[in-house]
Amino acid sequence: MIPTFTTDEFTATYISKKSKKKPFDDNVMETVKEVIENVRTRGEVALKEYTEKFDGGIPHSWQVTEEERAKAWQEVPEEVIEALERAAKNIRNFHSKQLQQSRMMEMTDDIITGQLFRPLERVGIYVPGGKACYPSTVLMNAIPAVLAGVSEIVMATPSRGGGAITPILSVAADIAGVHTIYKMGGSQAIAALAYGTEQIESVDKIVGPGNAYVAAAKSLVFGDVGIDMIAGPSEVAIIADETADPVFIAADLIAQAEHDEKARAFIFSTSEKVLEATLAEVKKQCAELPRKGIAEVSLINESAAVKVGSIEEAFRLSNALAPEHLEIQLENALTHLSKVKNAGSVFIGNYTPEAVGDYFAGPNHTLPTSGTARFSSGLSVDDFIKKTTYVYYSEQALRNAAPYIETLAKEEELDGHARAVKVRLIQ
Ligand SMILES: NC(=O)c1ccc[n+]([C@@H]2O[C@H](COP(=O)([O-])OP(=O)(O)OC[C@H]3O[C@@H](n4cnc5c(N)ncnc54)[C@H](O)[C@@H]3O)[C@@H](O)[C@H]2O)c1
Ligand SMILES: N[C@H](CO)Cc1c[nH]c[nH+]1
Ligand SMILES: [Zn+2]
Repeated sequence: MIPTFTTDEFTATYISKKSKKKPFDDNVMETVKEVIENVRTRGEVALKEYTEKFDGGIPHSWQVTEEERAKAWQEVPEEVIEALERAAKNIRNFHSKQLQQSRMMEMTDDIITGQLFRPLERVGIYVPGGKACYPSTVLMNAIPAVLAGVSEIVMATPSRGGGAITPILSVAADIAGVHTIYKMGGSQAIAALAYGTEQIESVDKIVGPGNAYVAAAKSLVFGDVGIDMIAGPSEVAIIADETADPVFIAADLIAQAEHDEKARAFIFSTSEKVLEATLAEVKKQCAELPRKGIAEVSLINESAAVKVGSIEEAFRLSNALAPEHLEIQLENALTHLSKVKNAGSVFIGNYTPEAVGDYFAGPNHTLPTSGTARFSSGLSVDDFIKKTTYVYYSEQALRNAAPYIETLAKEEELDGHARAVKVRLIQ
């Protein structure tokens, strides 16, 4: 089911610049441009029109009420609440270590420089709700924002036909610390969060994954608000040697493939035997899955099995690919961690499936996709913090610095800059 590729074929198909796909096509962009412009200029009326058109009904009120949020707790089984709370504890613990204090870089009698760390004021979290329901995404996106000290965290998720949202999303929002939940989805929700409507106050930054419409909308509102990233389809790459278990590898490839028809699952192995057994195992395990339709499309069209000559070659391919998730299923797996240059998150050893990170271990599951791990990182507390620098110079410090500043200002032909120093030092 998964096609086999030589390393050259893999490079040409998935790594070369020419092979890069946009996360959305031109038709999606056209639709989304119109949605954004209409919601921006016509507010509430346009938000309602598009919600009716794309989600099949308008909710009675955008905001999930306190009563609805309380009722959701009665509807979610206790073991689900316990799993959410345990996951939240690990996510909180991991992200709390990312917090930094405002700091001074230099402090003498004459000069002080430093950085103020300040939380964003209003953040919007998008939680997908089209094909599936992701309470784990609520935790992953909201918990770092809460830890950063964001004053107002709102969440948007579509409700089918204008009805109630899935109760587990509401419970996850309570556990994570989300203040307000709006029943709205797709590009119209992103526009409403970015520009506000009569009933929805705009936010400073929008984070969270979504389908192509959501990704396109985030790319268009960027600049007017901050965004975390433009997420493409999910990916996993697995590096395996002869000590890896094909049953585990197959399960992990399928786990990623079941997200989306466009999800990508790659296996790079030094062992022909492991590769063959993995491919056979994928076929077998896929047949048992409820979401096998989605997984099969992704495994056939978007995935690859590659025989590599050495572990070094596997890491060269993986670093060039910069996968969202990388699994290292090698003997003494931990010792290979230093070979990783580009990857969103790494899962080490045969007993660390990506699913551990998706739900539970603590690191964030909102990660850079489509090779963007070459230059960006997964969601963290930093995404919700602004860093403002500050400077204090005494008169004497300015006197000492003046010749250098004036020289540089002259080179840039900015006499006003030079004068701003000079006028202070006339006497
Ligand atoms: N990277 C991650 O951390 C992560 C986590 C969870 C989900 N995901 C991804 O998020 C995506 C979720 O997608 P989804 O569709 O299930 O939910 P979604 O909420 O992102 O999208 C559903 C919305 O899309 C809009 N829409 C649908 N068809 C449209 C059309 N023809 N024109 C305009 N708007 C339209 C509707 O308003 C609908 O509410 C998946 O690709 C999934 O893999 C990623
Ligand atoms: N694997 C997804 C990110 O690529 C995250 C997720 C949510 N639920 C399950 N998995
Ligand atoms: Zn997943």
